[in-house]
Amino acid sequence: MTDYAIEARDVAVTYADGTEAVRGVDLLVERGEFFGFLGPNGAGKTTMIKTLVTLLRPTAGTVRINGFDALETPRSVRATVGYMAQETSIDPELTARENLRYACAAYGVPRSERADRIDELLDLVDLTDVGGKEADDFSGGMKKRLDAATALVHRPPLVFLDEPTTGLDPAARNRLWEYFRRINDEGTTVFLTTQYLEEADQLCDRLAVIQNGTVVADGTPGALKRRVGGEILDVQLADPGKRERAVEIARHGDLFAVGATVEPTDEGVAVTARDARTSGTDLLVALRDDGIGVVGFDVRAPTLDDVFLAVTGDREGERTEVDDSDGGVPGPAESQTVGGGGSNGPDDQGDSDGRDGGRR
Ligand SMILES: Nc1ncnc2c1ncn2[C@@H]1O[C@H](COP(=O)(O)OP(=O)(O)OP(=O)(O)O)[C@@H](O)[C@H]1O
Repeated sequence: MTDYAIEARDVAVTYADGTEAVRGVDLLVERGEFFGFLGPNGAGKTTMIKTLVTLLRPTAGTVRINGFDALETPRSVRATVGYMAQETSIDPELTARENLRYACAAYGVPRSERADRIDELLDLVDLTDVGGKEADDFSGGMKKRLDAATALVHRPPLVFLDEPTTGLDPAARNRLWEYFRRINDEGTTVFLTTQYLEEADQLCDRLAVIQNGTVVADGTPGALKRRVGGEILDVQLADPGKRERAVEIARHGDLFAVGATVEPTDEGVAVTARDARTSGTDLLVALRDDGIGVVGFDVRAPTLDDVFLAVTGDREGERTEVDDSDGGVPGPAESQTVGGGGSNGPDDQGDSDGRDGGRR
């Protein structure tokens, strides 16, 4: 038996209209891992998930899930995965308990086990007290928790969560993170797509970044952040109008180590460099000597935002390297999310090959 929960090799998915949504993706996810799949809107995340759960057939490549070949034994794959889609699958007119009962029936959970399973899942997502209430009365966060629970009724060893926290407030999001951690702690492999980089940072053992259908980076959050190549110095200018001059000084003043990158920000200038901390004061002095006022500065470790900008090349036009670089990357991002938020909820076109198991 393979050690991998997900073993996807050279997977390509081209839609009927010719859109090449996924192009040659390799993914190896070990059993028990919490794996994150990041990318901007339209990068191919949902297409990849749908391929992994056998809702779409790959145009090329091979997919094995929990040791089962997705093309040859799709039913076995479906029996061993849970899928929380972007669109809710719960029926608002049913109670939480009824929704879970429906899901148990759809997934073929033996009748004798259903009551216990439902109690267990309501407890897992803290909905026991409201199990008899209609889902329509639930908050967005409670609905998502119920959604997550319905994906788990058949105790799948692997669960796919497609942007499970999009649109939730931070408190509700935090709460869901707790449940996802709990699920993973109990041994379930989790494959999560998200637009929230902090979410990936908090939860994932390992992640991959996809852009235009291709994986452009993968590794642990720590390793990806180290790839950014140093720390980031943010300098806020008294007059942001002088930022072009400040950028020029930072770039050409011979202040930072080889590989440093400099970019303008809304408030001034940001430098990513191995010696951002030690050489930062040289920049402040150089700016003062040039008559440029500084109202604040800050040296910080890279975040996944920085990684994301680096590997997807966002803000490409604003990025300039000081010198030949071994992994120089752009500086800080203001944004907490990848892409513009919201979901595109692509249609299940392609080959919905007669999935058993009801609504998922
Ligand atoms: N049914 C479809 N037919 C044709 N093209 C599609 C279809 N579904 C998605 N696409 C296209 O495939 C590409 C990848 O879409 P996908 O939904 O997989 O991206 P995503 O990373 O999940 O985006 P988001 O974060 O917005 O959900 C996009 O260009 C999208 O427009």
